[in-house]
Amino acid sequence: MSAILELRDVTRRFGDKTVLDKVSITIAQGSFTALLGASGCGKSTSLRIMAGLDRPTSGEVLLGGSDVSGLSAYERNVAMVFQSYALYPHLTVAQNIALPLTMRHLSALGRVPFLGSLVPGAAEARRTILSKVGEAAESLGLAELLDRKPGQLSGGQKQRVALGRALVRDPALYLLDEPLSNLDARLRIRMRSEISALHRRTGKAFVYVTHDQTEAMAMADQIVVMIGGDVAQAGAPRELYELPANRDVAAFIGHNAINFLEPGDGIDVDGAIVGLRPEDLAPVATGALTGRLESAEYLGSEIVLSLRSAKGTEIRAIAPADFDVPAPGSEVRLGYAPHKLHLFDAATGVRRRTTP
Ligand SMILES: Nc1ncnc2c1ncn2[C@@H]1O[C@H](COP(=O)(O)OP(=O)(O)OP(=O)(O)O)[C@@H](O)[C@H]1O
Repeated sequence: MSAILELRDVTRRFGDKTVLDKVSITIAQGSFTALLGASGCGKSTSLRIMAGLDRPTSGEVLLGGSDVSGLSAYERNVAMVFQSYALYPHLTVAQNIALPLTMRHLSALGRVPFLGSLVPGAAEARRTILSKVGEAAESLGLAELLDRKPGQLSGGQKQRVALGRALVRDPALYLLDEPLSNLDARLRIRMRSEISALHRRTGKAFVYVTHDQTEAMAMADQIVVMIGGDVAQAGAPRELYELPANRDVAAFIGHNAINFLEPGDGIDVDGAIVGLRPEDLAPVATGALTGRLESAEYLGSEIVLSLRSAKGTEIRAIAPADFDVPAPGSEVRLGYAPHKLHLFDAATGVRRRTTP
């Protein structure tokens, strides 16, 4: 599939601080890419450079195959949605959604309420705008709220208005910067599926910045993991989970934090650091790995066990909900399938090709 957007060797420095170091990212037409990483790793800077709100110190930005490094945000056919919604409090929902269209279609004179009706073509442009705003509002469930001001809306409704404003522009690319982080957990999950549905409906490429790996796993077909201004790995969610390129990516991806076992912890393979996910480790009477139980968290569907190896490393394992939890301090045997081991070089943290 061809690329709608490419960052090629993009470096961004602020003074002597290098925030992005030769970052290359390819966004395929119609894809959903999550830029995932801890705070300060350069996700927002990458997105702002894609949008044209910031410029690279060096490197290229290609949109639809042409170099847009010299084009402003306004000249690029992309729409950006911010965490803060960026709505105008004195405008209604309808006016907020219509804003990019009124800016584009009507001349300064045409935007003046009374004189506007005297400007040729303004009435027709207004009708087009109204119909596009109506369609966007309908598809986002905002039709009943068009006359309200942002102050009279919930967080989820405000974020929908911000999405509506992106939608009416019919951009080639949607850029979303942590759009759900101001919402409570339940609403976030609902909005997550609404954004996925919007992505399917528009068929356009979405780039979505988040520090929440669950969000990235749930929505994206490509995840770009960024660490310290570098792309640590880019790939499908399953690829990142099953074949993390290094220790840092392994630690970042997955609902339960992965265990890292050192030589002497009970699984020794050529001096490598062994990564083993808690969900791949369970109590088994004949298990090869042992640990002393420190605590157990009953979660209804499963029990998360925290244990400690003889060497002192913390090991987390998942037991079935009906597991008979022994007293703290007891020795528990843990079993795993050998193909679930991830081997990382002890010095560099890079994944080793072969597993035992
Ligand atoms: N205008 C600026 N001047 C100086 N430093 C900046 C500027 N903008 C960003 N930075 C620095 O660049 C680094 C990356 O910032 P960026 O906002 O891209 O990170 P992020 O991964 O999006 O983080 P977060 O999740 O916290 O938003 C940070 O250390 C930040 O302090």
